[in-house]
Amino acid sequence: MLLQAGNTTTLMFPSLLGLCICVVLLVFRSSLTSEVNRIRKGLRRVPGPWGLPIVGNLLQLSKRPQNELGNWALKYGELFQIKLGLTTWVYVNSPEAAREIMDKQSAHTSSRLPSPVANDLVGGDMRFVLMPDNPKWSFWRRTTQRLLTPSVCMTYLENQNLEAKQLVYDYLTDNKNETEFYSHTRRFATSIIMATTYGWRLPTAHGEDIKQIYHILHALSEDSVPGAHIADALPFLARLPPALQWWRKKGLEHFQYQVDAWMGYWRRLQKRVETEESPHCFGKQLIAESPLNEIEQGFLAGSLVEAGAETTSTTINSCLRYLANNPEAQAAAHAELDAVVGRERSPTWADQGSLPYIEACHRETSRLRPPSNNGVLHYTTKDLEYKGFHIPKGVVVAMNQYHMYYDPERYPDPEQFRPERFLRTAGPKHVGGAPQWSYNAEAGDLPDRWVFGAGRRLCPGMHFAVNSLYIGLAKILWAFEIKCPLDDNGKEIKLDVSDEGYMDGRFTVPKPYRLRFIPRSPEIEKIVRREWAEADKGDTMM
Ligand code: HEM
Repeated sequence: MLLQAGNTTTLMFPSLLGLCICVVLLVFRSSLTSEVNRIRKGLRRVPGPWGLPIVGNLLQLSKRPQNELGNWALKYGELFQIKLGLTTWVYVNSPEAAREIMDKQSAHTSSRLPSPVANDLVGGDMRFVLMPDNPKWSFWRRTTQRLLTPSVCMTYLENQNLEAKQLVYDYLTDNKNETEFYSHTRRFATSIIMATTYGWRLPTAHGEDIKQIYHILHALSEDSVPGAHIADALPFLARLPPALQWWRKKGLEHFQYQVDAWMGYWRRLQKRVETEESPHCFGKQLIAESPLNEIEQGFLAGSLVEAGAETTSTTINSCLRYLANNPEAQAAAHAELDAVVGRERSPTWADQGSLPYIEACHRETSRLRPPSNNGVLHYTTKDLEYKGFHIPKGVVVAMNQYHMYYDPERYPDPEQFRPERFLRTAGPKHVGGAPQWSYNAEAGDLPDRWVFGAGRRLCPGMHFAVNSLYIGLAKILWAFEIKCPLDDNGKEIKLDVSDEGYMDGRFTVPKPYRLRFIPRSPEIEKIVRREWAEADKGDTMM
């Protein structure tokens, strides 16, 4: 035994030593060749806190880093920079800087940080949201935009309405332990995007498809936290021989999991198209029109599910929590609904332009809880300049959404949930009943639109998402009073809206919590049951 242990040590020592030497040489070479170190003449370096060698400021960031990022913004102003591993991150902290850098110079700020693990390995270089700015991404982007224009989105309205009817019915009849509503919201958002992408619904909250999709989403959230994979923070490590890449085996397993999920759905769709069973959907159009190969088509479709499911459900699940804590906001929403819709039918698309308070509720939620804790992350492909500061090629430019959204000058009492603050700004324009959000950056009227990103990377699903948020929230608020849970003495317990109420990871996902849904009247309860019974009979997409 001893001899064996001794032999192993003797064998391991030179390879460990060799590995360390390789790493040091690669770090040295990377820092020598880095363009980030060269500042253009006459310009200043973006200020920022000092960090440690190699890891930079990584250890100064907590798992939900919005607080540290906010403090640095207060200290350094419109821009600050930090190092995460060998990569420089320039944080953009004001609406003006965001417009100038991320919108106007978007031709050079629309790439993504090279991520040899999260994108190349785990995503097989087919994770849309993480793809760098290259011809492949441009092609995927154009294809997606074409299939998600406001007018194409109108062809999905009927399905979104159907899912919203099931959503309120499920809240009414199946809110087990006062927590089950959370899974019903996830089902609602995921079923909408599945039906839009593949043409079939997800009728139950705990089906295999939902489990599989949320497994992938959870892994994406963890994979894309800075520092989650050492080779994403120190990309030169990806040049080690594959046998020495200790993260590789696990990464390939994650990739295979996605192949099984996305290609499983894709083949199911192909069969349905062949047998002419498939209704109109994104995937069917993709098969008909796109020159992409099979696996790319499968991953592009899967990317929509990845991008569209949790973002939508998390906005609703956060909004419900704020609404329960703020009965006065609910009262305002109920007054609007009673005046516009009445109590004899639930809200429809025809009411959308007349219910600005409902829209304000989801916009205020997105302000308080934007979907990413690290901000919106782009990557520069050219040296840039902003107010005398040099922003080099090859750095992350990150929009510090939390800091911008909690600016007390722009949003007085920023911690408070006050949807009415969005009533003063122009809402969406309505095109044939559905809203078309015209984000006119110049008008400066919608700083909160940054919840959907910026420049060439702006979320292509935003029109679609706004429709889901509207129809879901309008029906929920029309049907129920949303109440906090009760303690043992029958007293309401306020819900935790602090960071502690949210999960770790890159994305802003509330931890499951308790809520009560009280129908606003016996007649409304009957209508909820009747509308779902009628819709269920008419459904053709199961
Ligand atoms: C409330 C719901 C949603 C929010 C808050 C949201 C937000 C975002 C954000 C912040 C980005 C990154 C933008 C950037 O880098 O500048 C993004 C990208 C993306 N979103 Fe959404 N999104 C939502 C719903 C959806 C839906 C429903 C879909 C699909 C129908 C979708 C599809 C995509 C895609 C494909 C990308 C990647 C675009 C690219 O990298 O070029 N999103 N979204």
